[in-house]
Amino acid sequence: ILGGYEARPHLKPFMASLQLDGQHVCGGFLVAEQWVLSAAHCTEETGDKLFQVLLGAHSLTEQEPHKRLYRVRAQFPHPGSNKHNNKDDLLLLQLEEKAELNADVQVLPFQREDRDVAPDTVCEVAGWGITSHSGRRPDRLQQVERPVISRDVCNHRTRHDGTITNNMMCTDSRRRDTCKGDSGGPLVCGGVAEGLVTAGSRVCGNYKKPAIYTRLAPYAAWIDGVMASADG
Ligand SMILES: NCc1cccc(Nc2n[nH]c3ncnc(Nc4cccc(O)c4)c23)c1
Repeated sequence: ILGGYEARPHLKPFMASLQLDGQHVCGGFLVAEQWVLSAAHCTEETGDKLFQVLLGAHSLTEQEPHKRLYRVRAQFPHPGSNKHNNKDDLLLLQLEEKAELNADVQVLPFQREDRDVAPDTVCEVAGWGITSHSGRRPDRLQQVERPVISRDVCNHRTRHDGTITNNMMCTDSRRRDTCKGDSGGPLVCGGVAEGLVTAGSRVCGNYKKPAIYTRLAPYAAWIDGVMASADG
């Protein structure tokens, strides 16, 4: 997160850190007791290695009462996701067991009504992604508030030039923005997850490249279907 600030500890109990060999790679959030939702692009550099999922954390390193690292039973990237574009950039992770819910570990509901969030709505995005262009990695969860911008503005030829589909949404990226390591985290508007951070052009903090999110409402059936099929 560029231009943000440290979150109030454990006030975002849905936040997940997707880790490889103890290293934060991507964000995500608890969408059900045994399921975390993140971005398919997060598996690009991991091959077929499985993530571990850290829940209940504020600091990535310090001991905290409800912090716990969960093994992943299976990872389900959306079948339409691919490394050449931002389409269908979703990844469902089934935890080895149901997460133990408590004050610091809670499920976050996601938007199921397929209607655009109004432009200028101020939403929140949090993550352990880099906090400077030089790549500084925070130990503690950061957050920033960002206004939604319309798809038409985001699709202008000087911005994302028509690549933003109805399944995506954008927020202003002037200075305050998402960045490397924030992918997969939720964009929360009025207490509901409306989108998932996707890297898009990978540019951070430049108003000419607004932040892009995969909208969640269009994928409600896929999310429910995978969870139902794998839960058995
Ligand atoms: N703001 C959109 C957004 C959301 C999520 C991730 C991203 N960026 C990135 N995703 N993956 C990346 N691998 C390498 N570099 C990256 N961006 C980067 C790194 C240092 C300085 C800087 O100005 C930008 C990214 C960008």
